[in-house]
This record gives sequence, C-alpha cells and structure tokens, in this order.
Amino acid sequence: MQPTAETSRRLARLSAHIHPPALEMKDPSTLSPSACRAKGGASGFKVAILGAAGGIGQPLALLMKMNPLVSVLHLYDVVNTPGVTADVSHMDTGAVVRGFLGQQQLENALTGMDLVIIPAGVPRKPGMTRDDLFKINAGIVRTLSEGIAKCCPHAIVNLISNPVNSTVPIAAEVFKKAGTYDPKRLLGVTTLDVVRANTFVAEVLGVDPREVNVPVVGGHAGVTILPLLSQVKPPCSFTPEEVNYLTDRIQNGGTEVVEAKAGAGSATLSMAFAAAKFADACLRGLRGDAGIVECSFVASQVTQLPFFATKVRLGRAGAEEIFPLGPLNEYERAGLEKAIKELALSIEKGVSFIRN
Ligand SMILES: NC(=O)C1=CN([C@@H]2O[C@H](COP(=O)(O)OP(=O)(O)OC[C@H]3O[C@@H](n4cnc5c(N)ncnc54)[C@H](O)[C@@H]3O)[C@@H](O)[C@H]2O)C=CC1
Ligand SMILES: O=C([O-])CC(=O)C(=O)O
Repeated sequence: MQPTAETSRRLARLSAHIHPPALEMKDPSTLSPSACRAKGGASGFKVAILGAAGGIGQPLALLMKMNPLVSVLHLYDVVNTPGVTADVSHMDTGAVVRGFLGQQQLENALTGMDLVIIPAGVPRKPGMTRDDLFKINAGIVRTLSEGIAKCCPHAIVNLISNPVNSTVPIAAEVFKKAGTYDPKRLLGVTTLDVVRANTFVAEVLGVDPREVNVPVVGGHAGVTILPLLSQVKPPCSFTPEEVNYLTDRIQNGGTEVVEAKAGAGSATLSMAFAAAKFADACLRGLRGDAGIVECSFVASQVTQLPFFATKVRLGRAGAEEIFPLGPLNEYERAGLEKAIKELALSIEKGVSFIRN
C-alpha cells in the first residue's frame, strides 16, 4: 500500500527529529553557545581534555564540568566529541563546554588554555605491559605536545597517557625543541597510585581512606611504583607480611583492573577520579592557594635520574618545589634501586624517540 501524502509528511518530520541536522556533527565547535550571552571565562580557568571521548576522558569531562574553578572546558578527541560535548554541556554548572573533533581542530581546542589534561591513547589488554603501548602512544603524545608548544606554551600539562615513564620525557623533548620547555609545568599524573595506596592501606588498618596519606614515589609502572609505607600519615606500622602484600598490590593495581576488565580496557573511573583530584590541585595552585602538595612524575634532581615522582608543591608556576625522598628503610632502599634501573631505560626510550 502506498503511504498517503499526510503519512509521508509525518514520517519526514519524525525522521528529522530522530536524525538532528548534520551541520552540528560536521562542526562540533558550533555546539558551543556562540549565539548566547554566556561566553565563559569571566573568572576561573580554561581547561582542555585531549582524548575526551575515551574511557577516562568522558568521566573526567563530567568531573571537570563540576569543578567550580573551571570557567571554560574544551573537549578534544579524534572521534565522538560532538556527542560527549552535547551531553556534558547540559549540566547546570558554571563551565562553558566546547567540543573539538579531529586534528584540524586541535589548535582551536588548545588556544588560550591554562591547563591541558591528556588521557589520549590506547589502553592495555591482559598480558601487556604499559611499555607495550609505547609504539602507538608515543606518536600521539608527540603530536599533542607539538600543538601545546604552538598554541598554549604556558599551560600546565597533566600527562596521563601511558607509559607515563616515557611519555613525560617525550613531551619534555618536544617542548625543548620548540623552545617552550618549562619543567615546572609538565607533570606526569601518578595520583592513581596514591589513591590506590591510600585505599589499600586504609583497608589493612581498618580506617577511613580519606584520613590516610601514602607517599608513592618513582614512576608509574610495576616496580617503579614505590610506596613509602614508612612515611604513611598518620604514622602507623605494618608487619613484614603487610608490607609485602601492600607493596605488591599497589604496584600491580593497574594490572588488577586490566585483568578484571578482561580485554575491555584499563582503569577509567578511578583514573578519572584521580585525574580530577590532581587537576583540581593544579588549579588551586594556579589560583595561588598555599600548601598544595601532591605526588607527580616531574623533572627532578632528587635522584640521578632526570625525571622522578615525589611530593611536589603546586603553585602559580606549576611544580614550584620538589621535596626530597625523606628517610627510607632498608626495604624501601632496595625497592628504590630496582625502580631506578627500570626508570632509566624508560626515560631514555622516550628521550631518544624525539632526539633520533
Ligand atoms: N597515568 C595513569 O595512572 C593511567 C593512565 N592510563 C592511560 O590513559 C590512556 C587512555 O586510557 P583510556 O581512556 O582507558 O583509553 P580509551 O581508548 O578508552 O580512550 C582513549 C581516547 O583517546 C583518543 N585518541 C586516540 N588518539 C588520539 C589523538 N591523536 N588525539 C586525541 N585523542 C586521541 C581515542 O579516540 C579515545 O577516545 C591509556 O594510554 C592508558 O594506559 C590509564 C589509567 C591510568
Ligand atoms: O594499568 C594500566 O595499564 C593503566 C594504568 O596505568 C593504571 O591503572 O595504573
């Protein structure tokens, strides 16, 4: 049976409703409320997330949209940003959200940013090490760092993409080449190691994890993740069995999630939580708040290595002060030696990716 003219008209109306005009999908920056009076940026900081449509990027976009210190939030990815942007932009919080899709919009995404958070890149599957991601993620981090050097050379950079032990040196080398390198502004995100350490230590002690602070130093992969259980606050002591259990669980927390997800990726929700916590600390530092201390993988003279994660004090200039390791016990000194050996190779691999 042929549809009547009226039925055809109704079907056309319905279909237009289901498939919104293609224009928005072609140019996601038109998703910004350009015709509205709200422009954002009057006060607060401008933050970009690169890799915003991914497993970490999406919940991180949600958490940064909730952060009252953020006035403008730019969401950049090579896929799916129109949808994520439309979704997050409906939250009735202060930040104005704009989406950017594909390499040709990278410069617009980055221009004017105060803080750039990078969770772009492939995650692990069971059986892989973080270093196995180097082949793909090294190139992604290089391209994004080149964009930062060109469009927002003074932004604070929070680098999440693995292997962090190599991607931070890669970004540093790109910035050096461009003549924009400021070691205080490039921070590898190791907050998830601290978040896990606080959680696991609190479980063992039977206390609230929010009351526990465990410094985790070194890097962000296997034995390079070195929890300093002798320096836990508030002060406490552990049996040798507890120390072995906790060190092993903290060092392999990422693998625990990768195996549980069984091929569907690595930590995303706890990572977004950790990244949002760290980004908030960076923004409070930028605002000039005093006494903001977090662990981060940064350019450092604490050991013989050019990069190392320790406690750093965050301020207007980024990582303004890098704290020494403090007193280590024999177990931790042995762990430090192992960490340094592996870290040296990972750092060198990142440096020579750009230099050679
Ligand atoms: N530092 C840390 O503690 C942690 C780091 N990670 C790392 O974070 C990275 C991302 O993990 P997931 O979000 O789970 O992965 P995912 O695959 O879910 O998301 C990654 C996103 O990056 C995007 N992307 C790929 N190439 C890009 C490019 N050139 N420019 C912009 N975006 C690009 C993808 O389209 C995707 O949306 C991985 O390398 C993972 O190993 C994960 C957990 C913890
Ligand atoms: O384990 C992974 O591949 C992701 C990661 O870095 C973490 O969860 O700590």
